[in-house]
Amino acid sequence: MTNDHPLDQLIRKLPKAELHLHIEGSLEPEMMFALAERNEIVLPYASVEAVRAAYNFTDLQSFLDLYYAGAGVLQTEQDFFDLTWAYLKRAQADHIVHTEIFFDPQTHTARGVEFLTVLEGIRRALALAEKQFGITSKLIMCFLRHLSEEDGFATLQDAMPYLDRIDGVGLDSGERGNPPEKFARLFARCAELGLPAVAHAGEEGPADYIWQALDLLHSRRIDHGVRCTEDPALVARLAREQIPLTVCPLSNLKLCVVNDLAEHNLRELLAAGLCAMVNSDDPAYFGGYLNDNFIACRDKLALTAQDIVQLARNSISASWLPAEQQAFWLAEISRIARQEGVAA
Ligand SMILES: Nc1ncnc2[nH]cnc12
Ligand SMILES: [Zn+2]
Repeated sequence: MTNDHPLDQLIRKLPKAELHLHIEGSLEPEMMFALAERNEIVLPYASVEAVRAAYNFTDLQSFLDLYYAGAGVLQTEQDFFDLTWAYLKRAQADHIVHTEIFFDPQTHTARGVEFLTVLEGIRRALALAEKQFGITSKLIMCFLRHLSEEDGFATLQDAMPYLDRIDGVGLDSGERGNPPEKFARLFARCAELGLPAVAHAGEEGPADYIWQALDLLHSRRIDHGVRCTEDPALVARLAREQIPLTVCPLSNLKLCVVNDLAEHNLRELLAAGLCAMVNSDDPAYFGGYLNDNFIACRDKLALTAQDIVQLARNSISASWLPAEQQAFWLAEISRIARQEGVAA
């Protein structure tokens, strides 16, 4: 991948929002080893290189097995702070001005880590990034869909004292065989509590799961959603209602959702008028942060300057930033596009 393509400067200069990032998926092998040592945990790998060599995924589940195992090194509030801070420094380097972060409390509470330990470590880093880098953020609590509805309700109970620190709820983990309808009552309760919802759907699962996420969970965005193109009526609805799709190209490649990035349907989604944008999902596991995803798509999908500007715009307008802040960043994007000679 070249780094000096003329469009890469545009990619780096544009202010962007990241809306699909699992904080546990930003755990780099180096930090995994450092935290294992700090917490006196023995990893089943001899070296950082051995960990990276194991990142050869065949599907979503083969990744999740390693991702949940890796998260076992996260024990203390400081660990969650360090993890989040490392991501935020990378975000700043990629000119991410706003990020909406997922966290998976069940991965940690099941190991005896307190809900508040996780929440406070993450939130402390988010607050510092706003102060130090001006990066704004939202925090989205995800329910693990391979677990039961009952387990989800217990997690919501854990979260009840801290709902002022949680901006929304999500649904992630193994999609196949775990349809959104399994969590309709849980998401209805979250809606009563004023928590907006998003959900992973149409990553490995069928287009029908996207319909369910919209109609049964009232999901405001669809995380991934790339399988929507199997259903033209669904694509028409997503376009008409401008429901954002948080697309993660390198994730789709690494998890074999596509065999080749050149076959990815990102441009098709944009051409259909969908509010799609680019995200990194689990950057430590999938070989790239946000700008790496943009550059890989520019390279393999021949994205144009207009496509790149549109993706940046979509990231802002699909965010949960207030209207005035969205307007500010959209104006900045237009200014930079003009400066770089991109016709709007
Ligand atoms: N890509 C993904 N899909 C579903 N659950 C996840 N958890 C972390 N990354 C995920
Ligand atoms: Zn994801």
